[in-house]
Amino acid sequence: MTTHGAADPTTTTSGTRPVWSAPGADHPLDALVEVPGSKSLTNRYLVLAALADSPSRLRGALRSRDTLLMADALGHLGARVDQVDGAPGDWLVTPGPVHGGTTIACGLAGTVMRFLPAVAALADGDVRFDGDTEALARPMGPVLTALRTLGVRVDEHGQEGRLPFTVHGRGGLVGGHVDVDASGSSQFVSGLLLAAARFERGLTIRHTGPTLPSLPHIEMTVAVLRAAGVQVDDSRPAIWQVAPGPVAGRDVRVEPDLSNAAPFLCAALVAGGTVRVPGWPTSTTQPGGLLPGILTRMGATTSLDGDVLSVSGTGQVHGLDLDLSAAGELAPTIAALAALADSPTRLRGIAHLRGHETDRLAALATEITRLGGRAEQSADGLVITPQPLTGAVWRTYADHRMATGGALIGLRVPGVRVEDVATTAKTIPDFVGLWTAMLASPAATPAPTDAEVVG
Ligand SMILES: O=C(O)C1=C[C@@H](OP(=O)(O)O)[C@@H](O)[C@H](O)C1
Ligand SMILES: C=C(OP(=O)(O)O)C(=O)O
Repeated sequence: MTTHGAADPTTTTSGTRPVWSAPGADHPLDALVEVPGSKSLTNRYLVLAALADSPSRLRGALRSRDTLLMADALGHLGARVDQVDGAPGDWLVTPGPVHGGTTIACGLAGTVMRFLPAVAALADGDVRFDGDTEALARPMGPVLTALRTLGVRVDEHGQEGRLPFTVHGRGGLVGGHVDVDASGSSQFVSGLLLAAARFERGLTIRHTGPTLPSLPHIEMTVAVLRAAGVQVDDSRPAIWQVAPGPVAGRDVRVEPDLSNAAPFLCAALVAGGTVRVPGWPTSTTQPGGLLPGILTRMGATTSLDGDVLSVSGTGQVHGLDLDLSAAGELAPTIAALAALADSPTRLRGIAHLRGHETDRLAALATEITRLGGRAEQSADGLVITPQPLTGAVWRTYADHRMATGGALIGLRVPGVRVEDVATTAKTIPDFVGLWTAMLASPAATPAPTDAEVVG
């Protein structure tokens, strides 16, 4: 492993913000990377466990800022979330009546701010929602409008359709029908679906907007609901009908976060060599399931051996024309990879990324341009024309995926300094440790068997 442009790869400061000198890769990789649990699955399982009629155990759950915020919020709303002794990746969730009289700290977590207002509508009192400064820019209007349509009083305390706001729970909800424009985020639909079985008449949601991003994430919501015994009819396009009924407590294992596997897998294309990720599911609703196909188009060779996904590259990356509407959360990583390609890339179908952790289209265009690259925003995406890049500070705008994207470019471009790399804690604790280990280590060798140890 080499560190371009700095004496060592430690964090220094640029102005008042800490920066991390992204390590370069000077040899092909041969690494096994164990990626922590899925944010999206962990937070769905947590919500359903809190609404269930019996306790649940979540195995291999992600413990990151977003999931700790969710666990904490559900605790404030009346559930108990305990760590299991001797099993650090496991959580035991004991449901309880939903209480009001509390404030939910959403941080910058879309899943917390979009999934919990409908739960709060079941509470026996007021629930205030607040978040990070950056969170106050994220769209919330369709969630609040839907709740009002269903008879819930919501008071807004800031800009219209944004955090902070208060949901005045009255101990239950009749439910019925609601129209939602989810072109800004699939989470508007998922949030209503997750609580809907607890409404007296269940809920039918009809999406009314021009586009529907992140459909796999809605399919994930439907799948986890069904697995918890909830009846969901999704046979009509853009309409979901949830029957009222109990939510079953479950014992589940959380899949690894395939979107967080992306920067590691992409590293194999940039540096050459092979990166392997164990625990890769044979079928999944995670949008990261699209990665093998996308990376193959960009020059990788991929294979799934048992549950280990291997991605190999040569150092040569190809550009592509890609509709990422189903997997917008992969866009920052794919855009960073595309900046290192041998031909242009067009990413489409991701206008809604302007409402993510930051305006990701603006952030990516600005930061790739800062390094000397060419990246232009289109109406619904980005056009990236690779140019020779030079090192500079890569700003991250409180966005975990901007930080991992900067690390990826730094593998090849000397002198990339990633601002506030700690922002990766939103969904991937110890990103720097995993990244450094990937660059330093040969592929993990299996532990010797007893027979081999006896000398
Ligand atoms: O439901 C979820 O867990 C998510 C849905 C998607 O949101 P959008 O539809 O707003 O892109 C995705 O980008 C986000 O990272 C997680
Ligand atoms: C968009 C993302 O997060 P959130 O769940 O906060 O919307 C993301 O993780 O890329």
